[in-house]
Amino acid sequence: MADVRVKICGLTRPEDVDAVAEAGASYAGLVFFPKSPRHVTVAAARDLALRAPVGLAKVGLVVNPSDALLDEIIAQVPLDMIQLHGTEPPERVAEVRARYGLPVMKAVGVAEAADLDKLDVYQRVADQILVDAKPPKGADLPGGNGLAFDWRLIAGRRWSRPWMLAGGLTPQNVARAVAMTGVAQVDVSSGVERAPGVKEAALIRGFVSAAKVAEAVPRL
Ligand SMILES: O=C(O)c1ccccc1NCC(=O)[C@H](O)[C@H](O)COP(=O)(O)O
Repeated sequence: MADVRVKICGLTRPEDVDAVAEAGASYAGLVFFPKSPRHVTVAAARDLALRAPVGLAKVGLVVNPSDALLDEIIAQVPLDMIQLHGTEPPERVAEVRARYGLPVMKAVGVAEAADLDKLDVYQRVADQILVDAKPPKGADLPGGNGLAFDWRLIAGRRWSRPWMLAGGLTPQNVARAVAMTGVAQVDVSSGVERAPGVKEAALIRGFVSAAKVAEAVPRL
């Protein structure tokens, strides 16, 4: 079985890109959301994306973006994927996908079984699905809150599109998350930071190696 693929989200500094590449992650996430401690300007994102080696996919994360914002990002930043992390309806996901010709990953927040219906809807229009923890009511950020949901809700569930698990993952719990859910891709942000928005290379290394070892754990 192939290694679990890892996305490290919310890179802000050149050394973060180097650490993510050296650790063997597959995706590097760049957050375009001004309220986030991980927000990067389009110019900074361009420099970070250009620094990424071949084989490290650059994912641009946006929240209910306008076409104008996406036009600017796509024109300046060499991205491999767009991550929609707001309340974009399925029609908007399809529109973004068609307009930019890039794969689109749609994030869906999960807190209870009823939230899983949305995954079935979005798998019809998105290239990938990000199964993330639903943010707490009143949270400033729609993601990147360091909170996990109950992984038993999705144990054994499969979707027709590639999917990724996120929410409160850390170097300590990622192997258990993989073993419980059978997921082949994981995404982390705050679990590899020493402060909000500041990634820690040792934690990135620890997370990626724990995720890759997890692949050997028998799936439940
Ligand atoms: O990370 C952010 O600041 C952020 C801001 C706005 C929307 C989404 C955001 N992050 C989404 C991600 O892709 C995170 O990696 C994912 O939610 C997991 O976060 P964490 O629980 O901190 O590992």
